[in-house]
Order: sequence, then structure tokens, then C-alpha cells
Amino acid sequence: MILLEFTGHTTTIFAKRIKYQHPLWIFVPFRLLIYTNASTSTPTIGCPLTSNLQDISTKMDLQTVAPMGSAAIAFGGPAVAVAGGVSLLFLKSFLSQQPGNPNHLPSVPAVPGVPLLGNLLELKEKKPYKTFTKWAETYGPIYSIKTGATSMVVVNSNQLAKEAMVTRFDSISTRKLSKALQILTADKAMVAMSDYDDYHKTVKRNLLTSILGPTAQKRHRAHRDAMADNLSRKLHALAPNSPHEAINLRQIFQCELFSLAFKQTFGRDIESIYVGDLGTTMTREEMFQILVVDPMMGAIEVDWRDFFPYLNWIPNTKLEEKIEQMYIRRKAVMKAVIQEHRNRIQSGENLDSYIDFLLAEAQPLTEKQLLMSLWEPIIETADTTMVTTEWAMYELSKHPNKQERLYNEIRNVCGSEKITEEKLCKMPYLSAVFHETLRVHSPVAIIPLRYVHENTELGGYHVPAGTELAVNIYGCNMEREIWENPEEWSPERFLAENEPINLQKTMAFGAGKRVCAGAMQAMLLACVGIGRMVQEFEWRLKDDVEEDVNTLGLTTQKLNPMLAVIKPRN
Ligand code: HEM
Repeated sequence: MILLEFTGHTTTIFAKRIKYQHPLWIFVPFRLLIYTNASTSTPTIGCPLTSNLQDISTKMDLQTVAPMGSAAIAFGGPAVAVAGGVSLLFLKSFLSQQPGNPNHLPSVPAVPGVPLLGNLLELKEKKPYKTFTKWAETYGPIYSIKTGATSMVVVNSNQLAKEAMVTRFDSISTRKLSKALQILTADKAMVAMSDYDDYHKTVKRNLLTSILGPTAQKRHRAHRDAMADNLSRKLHALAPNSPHEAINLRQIFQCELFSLAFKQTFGRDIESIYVGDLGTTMTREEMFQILVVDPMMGAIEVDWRDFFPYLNWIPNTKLEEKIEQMYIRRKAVMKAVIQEHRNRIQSGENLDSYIDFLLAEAQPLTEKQLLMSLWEPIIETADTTMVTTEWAMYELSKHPNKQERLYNEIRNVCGSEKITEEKLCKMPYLSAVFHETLRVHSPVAIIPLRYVHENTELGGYHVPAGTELAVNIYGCNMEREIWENPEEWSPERFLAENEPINLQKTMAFGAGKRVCAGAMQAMLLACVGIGRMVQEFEWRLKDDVEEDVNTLGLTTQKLNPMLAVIKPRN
């Protein structure tokens, strides 16, 4: 496991400055790479917005019903220095003839690094996905790097990404966690960070059946509608001051997402709770800090021993205690919320939420598994949908013509009625805005690292067991052979084909058996949110932030929240 340096991205919620990472990145083993309806009907065939989701949905439903070294060996020290080119050549030829090297394939081209550290120093900056993309120009779409004692293969093309995530999945389906993540994920007791095993299948099926699959999403429709209404109401309340006071959309949207996560998981939002184990009553803001912000920060804490496992004997007590504290506090809050819910069940309340499903219908879980299962959707709901929506609104505010085009589409389809999930299928431009935003600002710029657990091949190269694999989604989406002027944000490129948008085209939600479980929810929330905001307001950026496109940390969350001026439409 590698934790390179502390990087977080900064966001604001509940009027507080906080630093955190995308929920998924909490699950990235290397900090180095942590950046980073209920619709009354299911999406219809041919719907430009969701038709591809239908594939996913079908798979999700199926899942819900089915019971469901590198060749660069690390020779540290003087021996290597003495060994000349001849012996290296001999070694290379010897290795390529080993039985573990299928078909005597060549090794993946390596990016040169320095002894012991490998390429770590070059990756110290905040956006490794950009460094990876730059290296691809020199070393090609697949190359290997060294991060301390570990070898990592990086893929940067759509085709190779699919090969890694789909064709070779059986050899690359596990994860190796950093010490911090081992603690925070309760030793892989969650879908996103588990290995692909029976536990993974069970808990993913639970999530899909009760919250994220298409049938479950229909049941939770009221929560999403309430969220869109709250968003609209809060924006209307702020609009009168807007020319003088810029709107911080992130603050509002994130707060609503946290609330939605609680409603889906526990059947209601929670304003405050007495946490017995900590002997104090906590506000919603404090709960957000403990359940979302702290674990995200903990996941990206530097532990140099993750880079150099042979130094594990040296204690790093301060860090261990810090992470343990996060674990204890999260456990205390979750325990209190779960206990309160149990009390409500005992008092005869009839509730319909994820916890009710897990307690009554699902295969029994241990207390630890129950806690982690309930915490997972809370942390996962909090970030990526917000990142996507904020970038979409930023781009629309920056491009008034495209905003106008979207507004006209909404007006043509909805007339004077509010935009709803049923109408999304009739709005190809809205769909294009969503997908183009995912392409240019891929919220999960690098797929959570995979671990090669048996020798395999990729792109015609041999990839030995023990290698880490990084799929650079951002790099794939900047491929010039596939995308014309890839840096340009242009939703129109998705309209050209005049056919439903294929999610695999950007792979923003991953691919294969570990594809994102929350894709449908994210799409519904983001698209209705964007649609509603454009339908009701004209957006423009506050004058002095026009070119503020920086991101902090290893995710693609904006470094500074978007500050916009809004004007209600007639
Ligand atoms: C725009 C929003 C989102 C994006 C771009 C996104 C992206 C991703 C990506 C790239 C993966 C990794 C797939 C892999 O390892 O191959 C993933 C996994 C996952 N996501 Fe999302 N995600 C989003 C929203 C959500 C939401 C809202 C939830 C749940 C509330 C969610 C739950 C999950 C889960 C449970 C996994 C693990 C799946 C597995 O390992 O089988 N995601 N997501």
C-alpha cells in the first residue's frame, strides 16, 4: 500500500471549511492515487439519457435475484549497481522464460525511476492522473512504475481499460489495502473495497436490492423529489441577494445529499443524536464530520510503511492512534443511530429503509458487517454526484449559449411543468451535458487500485502477480484518437451519433463486474438537479472566478467551490 503525501480536497459544508475526498477514494489503497424515480416507470428502451443504464439495471436486477513482480524485481543495494548491462539482459531473458510468464510475453515498458523510491517523487504532486496521462505520451498507453517497493502498471486507453476490467477481471479482482484503509474499511467489510468474493456479492446485492437497483430506486423516488424541491427552495431564498452575494451550490447540494443518504438508509433524516459511547449529543454537522469527512481524510493519511513493507517493524504510533480514533468515533455514532432505529422498530413503527431490509430480510450479518453496510451508502452518496453536478453547473455558467440550448430543450419538453425523472428520456442535450461533464471532469479519475493476484497479460504484455493496477479513466477520456479536442467541454459531441449514449464510452462508472452500484442514482439526482436549476434560474459565474478550474487532492473536485450569480427566470 502506498500513501504518498497528505492531499485532500477542500469543500465547504454547513458553512465550515473541511477537507475530504471522494467517498470512493477512501477505498483507494494508495493515497498516492486517492485524488484522489422513483420514477414510476423504469427507463425506456432508446432513452438517450438512461438506455445504457438499462443494461446496468438489468444486470443489477439479475444480481439481486441470483443468490447470489513486475519483471522489475526490486534488487535494492549495491549488487544491482555492480551488475552490468550484460547481466541485466541475461536476467531479462531468464525471467521471460519462467513458467509464470505466459507465452514469453515481453514485460510492460517501464518509466525510469530512482533506486528505492522508484517514481514516487514524480508523483508527489496533486494530480497523478494528469502525470499518468503525460507519461502515456512518451511511454505509450500502458507502462509500469515503481512506488517504493511496489510495482504498478498504469493503463491509459479505453481499449486497455476494458481489457483490464472485463477480459482479465478474474486475475485482477482483488484489492490490497493500506494500513489506514484496513482499519477504516473494517478489513474490507464494504462493497467497494472488498475482494470479489462471496461477501462482496452478498453486500452488493443487498445495496442494489434495497437502495440502488432500479426497483429500489423507484421506492425511494419521494426522497429524490424532496431533494430537488429543497434545492429549488433554498436557491429561491438566496436569489434576491445573488448579485451581491455569490451562491455556493456545493454547500446546499452536499447537505441535501447527506440528508437523502440518511432517508434511504434509516428512513428519516437525523438532526441530532445522543451518542452514548462518547457521552455527548451530536448535531447533524458533527455527524457529517465523523461519518464522512474524517474517514475520507484518514484514508489519505501518509504511512510510509505502506511503500516499504519491510520497514513494518518501525512503529508509527501517532498515525495508528489517529486512525483508530476515527474508527471508534464512527462506530459510536453508527451504533447510536442503529440503536435508535431498533428502538423505533420495537415501538411498532413500520419503516421501510435499508436497515429494515438488512435486519429483517437479508442474510444475517455480524454487527460489524451491519454497521459497515449501513455506513457505506452514506459516505458514497456524499461526494461524486455533487462533484459532477458542480462541474456541470460551472461549465453551463461559463458557456451561456449551451445553457440557453439546454433551457430551450427543457422548455420544449416540460412547458411550464417542473422537470421530472420521467421527462429525462426526452432530453438528449441534458444527457449530453451529464456525460460530457463525466468525461472532462471524471470524478473518479483513477479506478480504485486493483491487485493482480495471479500472472496475467494486458495489451500483449506479461503482468506478474503482485502488481498493482491503475486504470487512468481521465487518461482514457483524453485519448486523441477517440475524442476530437479532448480538453474542450462540448456536449454536442455526444449528440452527433444520434443514438443512446454508451456508458462504456467514458467509463466514468468503471466497467465489468465491479461497475459502480450507484450509477443510476447518481444520474437521476444529477440530471434532475441540473435540469431544475437551469429551468428556474439563469446562471453565470461570479466575475473573478472565470478560469478557476483547479482541483485539489487526487479527485476532480473543484479546489474552490463554484461561486455563481443566479437570476430567477420568469
Ligand atoms: C457520478 C457519480 C459516481 C461516479 C462517477 C462513480 C464512479 C465509480 C467508479 C469508477 C467505481 C469503481 C468501479 C471499479 O472499481 O471498477 C465505483 C464503484 C462503486 N460505487 Fe460509484 N460512482 C458514483 C456514484 C455512486 C453513488 C451515488 C453510490 C452509492 C450511493 C456509489 C456506489 C458505489 C459502490 C458500492 C461501488 C463498488 C462497486 C463494486 O466494487 O462492485 N457510487 N463508482
